[in-house]
Amino acid sequence: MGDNINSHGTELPTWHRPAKTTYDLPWADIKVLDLGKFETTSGKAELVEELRDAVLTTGFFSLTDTGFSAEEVQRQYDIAQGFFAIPQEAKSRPEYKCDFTVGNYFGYREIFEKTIMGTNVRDNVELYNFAKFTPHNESEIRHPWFDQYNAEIEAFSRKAVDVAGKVFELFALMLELPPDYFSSRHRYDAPSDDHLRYMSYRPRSAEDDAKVQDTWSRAHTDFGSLTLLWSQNVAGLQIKTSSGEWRYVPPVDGGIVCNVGDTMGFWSASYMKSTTHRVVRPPADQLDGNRLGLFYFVRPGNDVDIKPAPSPLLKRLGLVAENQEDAAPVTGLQYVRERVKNYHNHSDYGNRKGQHFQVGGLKIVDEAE
Ligand SMILES: O=C(O)CCC(=O)C(=O)O
Ligand SMILES: [Fe+2]
Repeated sequence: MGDNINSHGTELPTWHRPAKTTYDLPWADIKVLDLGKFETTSGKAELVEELRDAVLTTGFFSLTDTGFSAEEVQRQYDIAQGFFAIPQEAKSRPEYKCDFTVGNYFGYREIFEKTIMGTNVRDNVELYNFAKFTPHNESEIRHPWFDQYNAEIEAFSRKAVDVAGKVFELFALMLELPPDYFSSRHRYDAPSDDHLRYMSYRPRSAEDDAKVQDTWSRAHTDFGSLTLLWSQNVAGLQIKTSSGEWRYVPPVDGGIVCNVGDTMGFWSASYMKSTTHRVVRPPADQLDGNRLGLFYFVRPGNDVDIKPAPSPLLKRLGLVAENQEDAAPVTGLQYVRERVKNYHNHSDYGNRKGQHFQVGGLKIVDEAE
């Protein structure tokens, strides 16, 4: 059997990366950091300051020299494209679908299942989230179509957590904490709701998009600690800047776009920004195919307490009390499951502008008024 023929007896076609847009869009100023500098002491110190600038402003940054080859990334896109191309009924059997009733986001999220903003326009996203390939996830959803690719998907996922681990070390140094303060709370082999994700948006008619203000993914902050998004050429992802303007996230060839999520915001007493972002209808020259995305969502360890870290810096800034006590801190799993349930367990994806979400003492607004 050749490389391109899979055990399903079908070919795994090569995914072709769409060209960049020729439109002059209002791009956001997202800093590009060379992660190769992590290997030297002086380079690491520089990265900490570059990262500080990023987390205090946009909460987004791009990484280059991450150790991922173009071939490894291409392979993930090929597998993703192959999966989304199988018949709908093979993807959407109930045993393969995310169970939003309990906030479990592992498995397949079906396209066209929900309506948008109370209209008759349907959600144009489908995605598949892989639970970590660890013994504690043995009972989690695994679609059998992926069986022959699991080893390489696992290797890719582990490598993503290695990259995230470097970023977590830089975050800890930034906050003057022990270097492993955050990485120890996000270990690949410890239970958490981390997931590698394949995500596909299917273009809608201009008429339908107009009914939902061109929204492909409503404004939100990310639920976990850190999101890794392999740079994508199809414009559409926008961040809400501190002045309230929407700006497009620019592609970075061979890079990974990262952003801080809610739980990192809580640990840093909001020193780090969990920035509101959304996806809108792409420009006219990028609407002829699906917008395929590759992500790794780092969630906090299931049993980890989510509360401000005892950072000397945050104490000096008055963001954390000297002897803070939290009677009943929320755990990583509690926060993430409640958040997924609150966000997804509905038949319509409504606008969340100004809506608060709270678990214990942890409170967020997806999009401030
Ligand atoms: O598709 C994208 O570019 C971003 C999606 C996103 O923000 C998310 O799924 O959390
Ligand atoms: Fe997001």
